[in-house]
Amino acid sequence: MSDEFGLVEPQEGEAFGDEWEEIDLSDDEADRIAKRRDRDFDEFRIRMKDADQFKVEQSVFDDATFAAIYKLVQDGHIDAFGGPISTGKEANVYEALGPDETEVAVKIYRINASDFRHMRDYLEGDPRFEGIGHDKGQVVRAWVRKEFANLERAERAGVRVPKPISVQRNVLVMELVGVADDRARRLSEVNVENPQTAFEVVREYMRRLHRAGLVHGDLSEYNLIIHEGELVVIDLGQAVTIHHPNAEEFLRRDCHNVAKFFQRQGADADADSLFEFVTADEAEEEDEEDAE
Ligand SMILES: Nc1ncnc2c1ncn2[C@@H]1O[C@H](COP(=O)(O)OP(=O)(O)OP(=O)(O)O)[C@@H](O)[C@H]1O
Repeated sequence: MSDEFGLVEPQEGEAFGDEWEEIDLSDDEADRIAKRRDRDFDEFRIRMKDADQFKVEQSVFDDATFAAIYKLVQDGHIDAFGGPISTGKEANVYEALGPDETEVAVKIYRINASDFRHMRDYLEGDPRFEGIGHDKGQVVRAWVRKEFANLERAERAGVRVPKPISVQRNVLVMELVGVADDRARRLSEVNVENPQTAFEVVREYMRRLHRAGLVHGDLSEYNLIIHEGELVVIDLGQAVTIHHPNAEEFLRRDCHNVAKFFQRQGADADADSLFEFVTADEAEEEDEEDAE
């Protein structure tokens, strides 16, 4: 592993040790907040449930989710909610105001809507999640913490991702890419002006991610967003470590999807060479550079 991008050796259990206990609201604590007939919490929950952007969702967010949002507000990570950016199958993403008027994105997983078996396939075989139980809520919460840990690791590796800010249970707060009025678009929604350069950037990010011990696992034009010429990799919930038994298969699929998209845009991209590039041994690559 090189220090070039400040990469870290993937370590078993990394970012999933005791420190998580401190930042993640425990079941007991969430229950206490939700059950406690605390006037402040009740008012907060009613206010949230009455807010326009939550009206449609009010049946799907349980009290524990409101308790998690409440904790994020108390901890100063969220000041006010804006509208939804995306309402997906498993999670909704909202824009919100963070401290000092900064805009943040809040991704809320709906525990009941989550495809829990699909999540387990990705969690099983990841050394960070050994011993994860079968409890649905526990699996979804582990998934969200994994997304947060993956964002942190990707960021340290020099991959442009939304900066992770905080996580509580099924709620993840991160940097909002773009601004509320001028939101980042998915690559699938725009005309890529310089596809070859964009492909080379994505290729480099895939390599850095791999060298940091991660495979995205769902990379395509739908999980790459662009804002003011900057490409950002999103949706790292399913990203697995390279130790995962299906890591190679996931990486080959990512290479196939990315190469196919950029080929259509006119770039010189090919899935097999992309795979070679991403997995190239660093020492060999340095030797080649020295020989040139
Ligand atoms: N940090 C962010 N900044 C700006 N926009 C974001 C951010 N995160 C997500 N989005 C927007 O929300 C959409 C959904 O985000 P994401 O892919 O993480 O959620 P998802 O529930 O897995 O979505 P899907 O089910 O569509 O795959 C993205 O396509 C993007 O448009």
